[in-house]
Order: sequence, then structure tokens, then C-alpha cells
Amino acid sequence: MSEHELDGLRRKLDEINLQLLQLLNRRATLVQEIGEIKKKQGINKFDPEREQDMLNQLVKQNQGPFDDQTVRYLFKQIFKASLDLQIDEQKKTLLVSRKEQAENTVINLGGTHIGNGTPHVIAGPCSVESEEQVFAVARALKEQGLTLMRGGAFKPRTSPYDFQGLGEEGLKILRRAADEFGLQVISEIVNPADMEMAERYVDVIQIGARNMQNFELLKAAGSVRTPVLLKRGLSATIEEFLFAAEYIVSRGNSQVMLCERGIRTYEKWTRNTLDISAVPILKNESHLPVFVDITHSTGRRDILLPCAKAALAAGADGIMLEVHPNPAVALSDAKQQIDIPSFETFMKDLRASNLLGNGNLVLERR
Ligand SMILES: O=C(O)C(=O)C[C@]1(C(=O)O)C=C[C@@H](O)C=C1
Repeated sequence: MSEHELDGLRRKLDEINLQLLQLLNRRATLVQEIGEIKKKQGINKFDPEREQDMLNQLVKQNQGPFDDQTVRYLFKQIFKASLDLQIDEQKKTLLVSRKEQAENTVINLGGTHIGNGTPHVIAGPCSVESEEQVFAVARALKEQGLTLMRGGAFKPRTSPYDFQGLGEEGLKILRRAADEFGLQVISEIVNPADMEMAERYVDVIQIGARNMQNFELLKAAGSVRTPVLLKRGLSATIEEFLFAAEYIVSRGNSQVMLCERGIRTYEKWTRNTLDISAVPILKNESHLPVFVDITHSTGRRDILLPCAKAALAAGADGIMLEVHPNPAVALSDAKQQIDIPSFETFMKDLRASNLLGNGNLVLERR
């Protein structure tokens, strides 16, 4: 074959490439129109039956030289790219997305504003064990000028033989302590049927990592008007995390806070791997406030302070940690909670870092 012939054939290919490109983009425009109609009608974007029909038709008409397998493969790639186009369109309109709302969602918890640029600290025991225990922690929080206390009353535990929490009685204890010390209470709810009961006692409903994709629970949290702290699932991607938040917001509860709590990796020297990159990504992608649970993500007391600083430096709206008057005898997470003197030192060191901002966390005089 002469050089001249090769050039001629390549020119023909260039032309066909252009035609294919134009055809693919014409196809893509139609796909977008179909996507819009499907969105309005609430129909699933992915339609495997339609794809199968199209592939069968194409294979029937195939005269080669591409074999049927290759034709299927090539068109499947086109369908996949088309589906991505429809899903991207959908992503642009997620209610939790910055594209939908440019300004930060600010949540007012009894006068403490979350998400306005001033970071906050949430602290408290892993589980509510007794009135005495919760009151001791609440007093320590108050003395540190904190206003947000966490505490677990319903505990989803890995082993069914581990302490499962005090249930409603635990919520009552939290409420009494919160009222006594002027705090706001955050506690996990695990059963959709408990949402309304929970609203009587808590100021923020927590959805735990293990329930991040419990869609019935998310829907139930979306139907109440109490703010929600949603934790990232153990193995959830950031996209899945935001879709979980969307479940709540799309049901009418716009007061959602996101909480990065570490994800599962092969690393064994921490309980989970703190995905610090999730913080700026979530802040860019979403207008919702973002917290970092430094206790569960690390499982280690010795690195709490640098991880708290990293979270705040990365733009988190706050951090969350576990504090117990006597961690050695705690009924859950005994190894990772810190005692009250350590908490006081932690707060002193964190304040000294200047990452908590001004006008926040003024130390209460005893
Ligand atoms: O026909 C549709 O319903 C489409 O959304 C278009 C299309 C395609 O690219 O042909 C895209 C995704 C679906 O999985 C099936 C088909």
C-alpha cells in the first residue's frame, strides 16, 4: 500500500469519526430529553430491558466485520455513558447540593449556630449508663462552655450480647441532665417507629453509621422537624453519604448535619480510617454542616488532638468526641473514651490552636 493510499483511508476515517461524534452527540441530546421525562414521571433512569431490546435489534442487523460480542460491548459503553449523562443531570439538582443552594445551611440549636463558620464541639459518653454518669459529663461540658452533649440510649452493637443501651429511660436521663445544665442533646435513634417519641427528649436525632442506608429510618427522620446528625456509613462512598442525606431533606427535614466518622480500610492501627479529604469535598459539594467524629474514626485517645486540629483545619463545622467519667468501666467503647481531666486538657490544647475561632467556647468559671 502506497503512502498516498494510507493517507486517503485515514482521511476517510477522520470523516467517519466526525460523523460518529455528531451522531453520538445527537443521541446524547435525545437521551437527556428522555432523562428529563423520566425525572418528571419518577421513572428509573436505568432500563435494562430497553437496553437488552436495543442490543438484540443491533445484533440481528449486524453484518460484520465486528462480531456480535463486540457490537454488544460497544453499544453497552454508549448506554452506560448515556446513563451517566442522565444521572449527572439528576446530581445537579440534589437538594443537599451546593448547586441547589449556594449559602451554608445554618442550624440553630438553642442559640448555638451550626454551620456559620464558627466550629463547635459535641462531647459526651458513648452510652448513657446512669444519671450520675451523665450528670458528671454534662457538668464538665458546661464548665468548658460547650452546649452540645451526645449520649447513646439505643445502641446498635456488633455483638447481640453487648450492652444495648437503656432505651427511652436513657433519653429521659439525657434530657434531665441537659435541662439542668442548659445543654442540647444528641442521641441515636434506630427504629423509625421511635422518631416521634425521640422528639420529646432530644434536640438532635442521630442516625448512626450502621443505619446510614436504612432507608425507612432516613424517611422517618425526614418526616420529623428535629435536626438530624447523619453519620457516614462504614463503607459508604461520599456520593452514597449525600444520597442518604438527600433522603432526609427530600422528605421535608432540611436541618441535616453530616458526620464523617472514619471508613473501613485495611489499616489496623486505627479503628477506622479518618477520611479527612471527605471534609472539604462535602463542604464543596453540599451546603450542609460537616462534623468529624474523632473518637470513632481513630479509636485512639493518643491522636485525638491532632485529628481534631486536622478536621477543623480542613473546614469542619465541628468535632465530636466521647467523654466518660471512668472509661475503664464503661459499658461500651471502654478503650476509646477519654476521662474528664483528659477532656479538659484536650479542650485547653484545642483552644490554644486557635482553630475554634473567637467568640466561641468561652470557659465557664467554676
Ligand atoms: O430509553 C431510555 O429509557 C433511556 O433512558 C435511554 C438509554 C439509552 O442510552 O438508550 C439510557 C439508559 C437506559 O438504561 C436505557 C436506555
